[in-house]
Amino acid sequence: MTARRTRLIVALDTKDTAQAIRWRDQTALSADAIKLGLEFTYARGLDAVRQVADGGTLFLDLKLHDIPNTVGSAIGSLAALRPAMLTIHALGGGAMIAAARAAIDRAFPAGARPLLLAVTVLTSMDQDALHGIGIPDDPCAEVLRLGALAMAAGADGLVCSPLEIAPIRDRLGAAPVLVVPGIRPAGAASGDQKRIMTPAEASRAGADWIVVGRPITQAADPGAAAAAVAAELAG
Ligand SMILES: O=C(O)c1cc(=O)[nH]c(=O)n1[C@@H]1O[C@H](COP(=O)(O)O)[C@@H](O)[C@H]1O
Repeated sequence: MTARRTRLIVALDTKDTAQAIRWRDQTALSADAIKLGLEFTYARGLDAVRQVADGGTLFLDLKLHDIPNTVGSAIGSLAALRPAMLTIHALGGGAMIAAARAAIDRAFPAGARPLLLAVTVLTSMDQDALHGIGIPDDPCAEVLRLGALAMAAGADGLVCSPLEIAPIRDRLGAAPVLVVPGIRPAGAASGDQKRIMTPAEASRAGADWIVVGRPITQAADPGAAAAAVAAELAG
């Protein structure tokens, strides 16, 4: 259990600017932030990201993963967008994460720095998938290992599945901001997500933010679906 309120990020995964703006507006009363990621950014570019964000709270999820110099320079290129959160892959290693930290501290003014979030093990991966890439640990152990590494290298928080929230709190305490995708309201299709919980379960486990995409955007009424998730979090 946690006293912190769990906030809702709606993932606007589309290639279409008008659609992203429609979803943003339909969910505005319930969402605390919007997420724009690889699909939208590659399709429409950074000017369209700025247009959709429109000065609101933006999670810019580009999952950077490259050599430290390249990641640091890329982060410098994102400063004008004033995101509230940025993602890198923890698998890039300590030097890459430290370079991202330094780039944020250099490129963004104090008070306007985005949270540096390290993606641990993608929520679409189960134990078999980890074994397939040569990682012998189970997902939770790997998340804890990468999470400790990322926090020590200067990350502000972690992206993990809801199943790892409690183990992370046990191991790393309250400091990491936990941003949690792999969220499925009861009865929603899991799709490609493997490590999932409902919004209420993730909130009770101690998520700071949950990320919800298709259960909201593909619903017949995205505004009502977002309101239902927000009500679950509030309850
Ligand atoms: O970094 C992320 O946001 C992310 C990490 C992860 O491990 N799993 C994950 O699903 N995400 C993102 O969270 C969103 C989940 O979308 P839905 O599965 O449609 O709810 C997508 O935009 C993913 O890119």
